[in-house]
Amino acid sequence: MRIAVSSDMDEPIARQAVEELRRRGHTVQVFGALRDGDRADWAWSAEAAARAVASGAADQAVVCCWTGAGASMAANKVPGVRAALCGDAYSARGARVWSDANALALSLRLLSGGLLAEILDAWFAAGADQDRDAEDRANIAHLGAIESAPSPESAPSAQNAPPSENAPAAGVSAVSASERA
Ligand SMILES: O=C(CO)[C@H](O)[C@H](O)COP(=O)(O)O
Repeated sequence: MRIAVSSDMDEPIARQAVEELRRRGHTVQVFGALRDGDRADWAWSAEAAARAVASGAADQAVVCCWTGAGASMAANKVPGVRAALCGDAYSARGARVWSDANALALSLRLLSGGLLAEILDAWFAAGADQDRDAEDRANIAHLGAIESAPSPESAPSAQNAPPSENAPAAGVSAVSASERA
């Protein structure tokens, strides 16, 4: 696979992630602090790796920052990217199988070499739709609907949504703000 890897810090564990991926036979493209001349900050570096996925230049991304939180947020702002912050192998497998994640966000602070290897093993061992049930598929499809819907009302699934507490019950007309006043 072609993997885009970003980090906001040039930490040994980020370099180790690149080496682990190469050792597993992946082609790695680096961004941020791992590449001369790139803006390293987490919002920019994770965005760059995520855009490589969105454009089709990479199959998946691994985005790193100290906590992993900012990098995952930035990656998730790029349409088509589903980034999951994973701190263990179970979460990594679940993110791939149940949520069809295409970007792995990692915390540089938390990772040891051993944990990194476990997470990558689980991430890449998980078949894309192995063990994915109809509910998972519906959830994954809804991610796309959320991304493409300009408003909640226009989301394809809005009609099937359970009524919210504030919504009028069926057959009861809504009371306008002026009527309440
Ligand atoms: O974990 C992070 C964001 O989620 C960053 O790595 C952390 O905040 C450090 O960033 P900076 O050096 O820009 O303050």
